[in-house]
Amino acid sequence: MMKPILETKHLTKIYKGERAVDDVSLSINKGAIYGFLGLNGAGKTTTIRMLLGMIRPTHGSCFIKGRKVSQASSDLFKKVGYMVETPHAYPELTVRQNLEIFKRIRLLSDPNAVDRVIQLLKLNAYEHKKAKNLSLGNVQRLGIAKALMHQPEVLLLDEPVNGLDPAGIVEIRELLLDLSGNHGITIFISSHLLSEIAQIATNIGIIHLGRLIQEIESKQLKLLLNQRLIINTTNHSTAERTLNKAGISCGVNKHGSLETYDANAIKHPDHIARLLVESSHSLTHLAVEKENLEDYFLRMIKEKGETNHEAISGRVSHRRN
Ligand SMILES: Nc1ncnc2c1ncn2[C@@H]1O[C@H](COP(=O)(O)OP(=O)(O)OP(=O)(O)O)[C@@H](O)[C@H]1O
Repeated sequence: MMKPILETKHLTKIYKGERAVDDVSLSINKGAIYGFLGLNGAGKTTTIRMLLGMIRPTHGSCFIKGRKVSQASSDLFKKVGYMVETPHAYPELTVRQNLEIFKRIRLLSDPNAVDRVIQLLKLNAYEHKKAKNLSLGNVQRLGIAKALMHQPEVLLLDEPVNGLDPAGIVEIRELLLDLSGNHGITIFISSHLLSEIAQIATNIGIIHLGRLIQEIESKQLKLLLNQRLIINTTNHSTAERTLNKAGISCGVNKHGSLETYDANAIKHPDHIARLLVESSHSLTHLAVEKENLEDYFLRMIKEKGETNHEAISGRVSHRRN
């Protein structure tokens, strides 16, 4: 069996009695793009910082290529590149000058290092542009260039698409696919945007209130999306009552439409149409839809988060949001 390139076992971090990360065991194989997803405050950054040996776990351990991470194991990080906060760049210097300075700070002797990352990150068109004039997407690109300068096998990125516009997100997505597919770099990427990450990730881990509540392969994700029947009428509250009386539970969703997950209703939308029309409702829209990924993400957090919360109540204190 393939040995994981990154692994955590029962990883836990407690801050003043609060479990920021709670018994997280995850495993990432070489070549994966692992999407680590959670809402703000879920425990993503804390997990990444422990993986990088920046903070010490309260319990449990992290492993890189099978070797345990500790503050003393700095040679382990020769194979790891990371970007865990908004990347710093000297605003008055060009992209190339920023990279040259970083190379000197990191004491890298490879004379081709700067040219190589400019090529790899497709920064050629911007290499003589001052950092202060770069788009946010290209600032991230410059940050990733620095993270890859020493040719690591693994790249850890904390919320790299945060604050990017849709075009910037697409650019970073394509870049990561290229790094993974054409350069064999294993990528661990945290985000709160499931649908953005699901498009490139091979594996997904969902963390909530410090607990890993789900770990799946992205290709399985589509199979887990629920179907629902979307119903629009000119009067949702009376339509809801009519459906409830017929034993069909439904509710108004965040888009203002009535929706139901009732299996019979989804199988026979014509029955629903008849029921509503016979009770004098004007039906304006009726469609069976697949749940979208964001809704799935929030449903998982609600369902499994609540179960976990009950299971560990007494051990988790309330968090500040
Ligand atoms: N140094 C610290 N001292 C006390 N509590 C902390 C510390 N660092 C993080 N926390 C708490 O741990 C929890 C997890 O935080 P963390 O930053 O890991 O979450 P996150 O998923 O990365 O969220 P975000 O996307 O908002 O950064 C939060 O409740 C946070 O307030």
